[in-house]
Amino acid sequence: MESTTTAPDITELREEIDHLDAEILRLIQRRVEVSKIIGAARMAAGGTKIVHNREIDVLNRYKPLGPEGKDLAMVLLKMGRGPLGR
Ligand SMILES: O=C(O)C(=O)C[C@]1(C(=O)O)C=C[C@@H](O)C=C1
Repeated sequence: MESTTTAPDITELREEIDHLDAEILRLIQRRVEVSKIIGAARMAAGGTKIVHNREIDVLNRYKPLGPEGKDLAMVLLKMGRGPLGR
């Protein structure tokens, strides 16, 4: 029996990646914006810069991506609330 695997269309797949990256970028920018709004409102009300249990929830959410998921979650959190310890 002859195998009839067709080569993937790299140009088409790259276009898909370009669209996905644009969408991911848009979503990250909005996430940062929302996180900053929440943080500013909480701190204006006398609250803390960090909400530990929410950060744990975010870290757990990205666990399906493995160790890099944790790194990604940490980067997202940092982009919203700024670095820890300041
Ligand atoms: O959920 C909040 O209260 C937020 O401030 C948002 C957020 C986040 O980016 O997910 C940021 C900082 C907090 O420590 C926890 C979560």
